[in-house]
Amino acid sequence: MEHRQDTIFALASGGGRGAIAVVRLSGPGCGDVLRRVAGGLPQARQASLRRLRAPGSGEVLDQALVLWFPAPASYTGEDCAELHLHGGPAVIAAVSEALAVLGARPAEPGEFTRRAFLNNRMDLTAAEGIADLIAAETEAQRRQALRQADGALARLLEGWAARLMRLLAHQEAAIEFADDDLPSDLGDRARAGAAALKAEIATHLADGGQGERLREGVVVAILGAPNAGKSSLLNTLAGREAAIVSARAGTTRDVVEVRLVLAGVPVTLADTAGLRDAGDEIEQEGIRRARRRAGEADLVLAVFAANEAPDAATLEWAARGAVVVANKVDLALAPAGIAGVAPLAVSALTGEGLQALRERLEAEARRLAGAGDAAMLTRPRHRAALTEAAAWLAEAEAAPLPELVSEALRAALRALGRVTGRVGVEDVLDIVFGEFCIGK
Ligand SMILES: Nc1nc2c(ncn2[C@@H]2O[C@H](COP(=O)(O)OP(=O)(O)OP(=O)(O)O)[C@@H](O)[C@H]2O)c(=O)[nH]1
Ligand SMILES: [K+]
Ligand SMILES: [Mg+2]
Repeated sequence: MEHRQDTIFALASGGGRGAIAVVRLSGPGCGDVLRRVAGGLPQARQASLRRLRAPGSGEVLDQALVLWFPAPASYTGEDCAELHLHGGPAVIAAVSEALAVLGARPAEPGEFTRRAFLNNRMDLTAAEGIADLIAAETEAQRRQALRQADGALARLLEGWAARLMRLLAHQEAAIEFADDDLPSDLGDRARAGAAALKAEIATHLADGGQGERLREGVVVAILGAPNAGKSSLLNTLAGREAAIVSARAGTTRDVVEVRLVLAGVPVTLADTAGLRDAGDEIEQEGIRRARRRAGEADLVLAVFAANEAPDAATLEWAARGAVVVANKVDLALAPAGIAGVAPLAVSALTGEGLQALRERLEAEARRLAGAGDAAMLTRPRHRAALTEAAAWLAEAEAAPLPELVSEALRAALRALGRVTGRVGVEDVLDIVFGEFCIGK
C-alpha cells in the first residue's frame, strides 16, 4: 500500500529492438514527469508528437508519441502516461534514465495490474485473465483468457455472493428478530437456498478441470511395447523427426516431448520407452519414466503393433480409458476389440488412419480442455475456494442451530470473496436493514 504514492514506469512492449517501444507510467507524479520530459501535458487520451528531453541538460532524447490518461479513467486508476518511443535499446535506456532522475522508479512485475486491483479497476480474476491473455499461445487460450479478463468469472462469483448475502440476511433476521412479525420460515428458506447454491457450485466444480487444462496445456503420453511404432507416430504427428526411430527394440530411453496445438488447445505429446522386462539399467530407468509419465498424463495413447498380440500394458491402459492404437496395419489386420475398446487402425509407414487419429486427438483435447462459453475455473485457487464454499454450504444446510447456519453461511461467503478479492461480509447489514426496514 505504501508503494501507491510513488510513480512507477516500465517498458510495456517486448524487449529487444523494434519499431516502437512503449514505456508506461503510473502514479501521482506522472503529470510532473510529462511536463518536464515532454515539455507539457498533452490533451487527455490523445496522441501528441513531442520531443523528449533530458532533465538538466535539455538534450533531445527522442521524438515520441505521448499519451496522458489522468485518473481515475486509466488502466491503474491513477494518473498514467505512455511514451511511444523509437524502439532501440539506447533510446529506451536514455528515456528510462530521465524518468528515474525525475523520481519515477522501475515497476515490479505485475505492479500496474496490482495497482489496478487495489484501486478497484478490476477484481483478482480479471487481473489473472490479463496475465493469461499475455501468456496465451493458442486461440482457445486467448478466448478463455479474454472472457476471464472481461469479468465472466467475476460476474458468476459475484452473482453467487449476492445470493449468499441474501440468505445470510434472512438467516440473521430470523435470529435477531424472532419475535417480530417476520415470515416465520426465513430460516428454512436460508437452508434451502444454501442447498440450491451448493448444488450449483458443485456443477461448476465437476467441469473435469477443463479451464486449468486449457491454461496449462494437455499432456498426452504414448505408451506401449518396444517397436510398436511409438516414436514413428510421434514424428508423424509432430511433422518432424523429433525422436529416433529404428528397428531395434529399446531405441527410446528418455521421454521425448513435442508441443502441438490441437483444436486450439496446447498439447504436449510425450514419447516414451517401450515397456518390457528385459533391457539394461538405462532402459529400465527409461521404462520407469515411461510409466510415471503415463500416470501423470491427461491422456494415454496405448500403441501396439497389429502383427503382434497386444501387451499387458496396452490391455491395462485400454481398460483405464486410454485411446488404443493398432499400428502397422500395413502388415496385419487390426483386432476388433482390445479390452472392449475398438482400436484405431493406423500405419505410421503408409499414413493410413493417421487423419482419423489426429481427429480423435483433437476431440480428446476438446473434451479435456474444451473452451466452451462458460466462465471456467482456470486456477487451483478458484477450485479450492469453491470447494470450501460448497463444504460450508453443506454445513449450513445441516447445522442444528440458527447461529451455526449463520456462521457457516458467513464462512461460505468469505471463501467466495477470496476468489475475486472482494470480501464484504459487512454488506449483509445493508440488506438486513434495507430489505426488512426493521426498527425503522
Ligand atoms: N511396417 C511398418 N513398420 C513400422 C510402422 N511404424 C513403425 N514401423 C517400424 O517399426 C520399427 C520401430 O519403430 P519405432 O517408431 O522406433 O518404434 P518404438 O515403439 O518407438 O520403439 P522403442 O522406442 O524401441 O520402444 C521401425 O523400424 C519403424 O520403421 C508401420 O506402421 N508399419
Ligand atoms: K525401436
Ligand atoms: Mg521409440
